[in-house]
Amino acid sequence: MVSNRVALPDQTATGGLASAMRAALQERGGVWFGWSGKVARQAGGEVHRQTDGQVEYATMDLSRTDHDDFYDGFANRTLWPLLHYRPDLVDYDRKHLAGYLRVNNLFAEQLISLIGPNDLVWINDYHLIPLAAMLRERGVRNRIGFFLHTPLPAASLLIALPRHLELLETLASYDLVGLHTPRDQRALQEYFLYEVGATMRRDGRIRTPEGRNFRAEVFPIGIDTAAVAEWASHADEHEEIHDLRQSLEGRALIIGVDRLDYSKGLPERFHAYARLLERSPQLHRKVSFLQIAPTSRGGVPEYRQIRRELERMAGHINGEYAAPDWVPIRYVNNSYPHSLLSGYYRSARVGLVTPLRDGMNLVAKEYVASQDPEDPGVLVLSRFAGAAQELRDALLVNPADTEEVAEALGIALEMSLHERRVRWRRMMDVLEKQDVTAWRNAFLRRLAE
Ligand SMILES: O=P(O)(O)OC[C@H]1O[C@H](O[C@H]2O[C@H](CO)[C@@H](O)[C@H](O)[C@H]2O)[C@H](O)[C@@H](O)[C@@H]1O
Ligand SMILES: O=c1ccn([C@@H]2O[C@H](COP(=O)(O)OP(=O)(O)O)[C@@H](O)[C@H]2O)c(=O)[nH]1
Repeated sequence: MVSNRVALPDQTATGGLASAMRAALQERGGVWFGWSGKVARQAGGEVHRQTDGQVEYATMDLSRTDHDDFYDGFANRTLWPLLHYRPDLVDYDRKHLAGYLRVNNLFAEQLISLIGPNDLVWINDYHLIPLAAMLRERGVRNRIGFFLHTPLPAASLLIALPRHLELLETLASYDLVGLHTPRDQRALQEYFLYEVGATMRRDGRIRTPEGRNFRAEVFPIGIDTAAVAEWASHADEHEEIHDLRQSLEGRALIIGVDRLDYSKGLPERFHAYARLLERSPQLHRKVSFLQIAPTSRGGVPEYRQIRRELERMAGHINGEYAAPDWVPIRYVNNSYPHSLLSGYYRSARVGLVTPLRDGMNLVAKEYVASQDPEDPGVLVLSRFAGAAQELRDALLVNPADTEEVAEALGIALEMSLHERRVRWRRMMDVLEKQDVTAWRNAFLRRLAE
């Protein structure tokens, strides 16, 4: 398994990819290779190894220049905004593209010694698109799969990527490309048909003009549903959960949990909550909104900017509505382990998950899996999260439509116990069936075929 982000055994896995990989690898075992999360003083590339249960971790530091050009640069200032439908934020610095290719080459060099003759190689996410092509150049003949954890926009937007053809056609070096939703799959097929000049074969594979064949299929990622439900059922044992519940004094809690990222729609969410307070004075002092938003990608200016904006907004809304004994928004930048988060989710009457675009969004799934079956809360979910394709019994909203989100919050807070139970059961059925183990098995089975 290869990904830029690796959650080492003693780390909180903030970010869906790391949470899911950890769950997917724990049971089956394997080698997990990627960035250590550290920036080395000297040139990067030194590999550190450690073992935990059946998982062997092999991680590599990056030099300052590599980190800045590859991670902060091309991955998170060029690819990330484009993949999240923000061409206005795309950075065109050629130095960043060179750094991206340089670090992918470094990954290829280090990875090669870890690959055994019969291994399946599973590479993850937009940081590492050209990695299979670089491994193939070095003679690797193993099955190699790729999973894209973000959305994939239509070809008409993808062509805004600098040197898009050169980069995206390397996807054909994989045997299997996995995506979260049928919409992403269609976008990939369309790009290959119209930009690369590929054809669709009868067996569903895409054939490039050079004669390479590969599959692009849908595998919606899941969570470890049983583990999340189990942690949540022990919520009472944590002092922190007890403290939160006591501090609510009977008020209904609305919860949001997101990396501090402009794709998560946080300013829009704060506006919608303010609109709810404006149009429903009867809710004043009866409701509290907890937004957990750990800082993310702090080296990228757009992320620092969103942090400033939210601090201002939280201050403004609290200034307008707070009373001596009531704070409408609790805004927290810390991150919390899953065992605790599931207790926070269970304490909340409403889970508010409103990204402007999101590959999947595991928080939406974790919120549902954490609920008390006897008295479950309601999920308000953006139509633009991959999770909306499966969680049809959430209250689905357009996150940019302030009025619609405020209205959904009002409906969620008043929903009858009967309706909450019916909706929750249907969503839980999906999460139990399509959990992270099913996702991993389906992808690996297909890759091995
Ligand atoms: O590694 P970071 O830069 O700290 O960012 C965290 C991760 O963010 C993105 O996660 C995506 O993967 C999730 C699991 O499939 C999905 O639910 C979510 O919608 C995506 O945003 C990113 O794609 C990962 O590479 C990052 O590790
Ligand atoms: O304080 C926190 C905040 C988030 N997360 C985890 O980070 C992941 C976020 O994944 P998601 O797919 O929702 O979005 P991403 O951050 O990957 O874009 C989820 O598993 C969360 O439980 C966490 O462990 N601690």
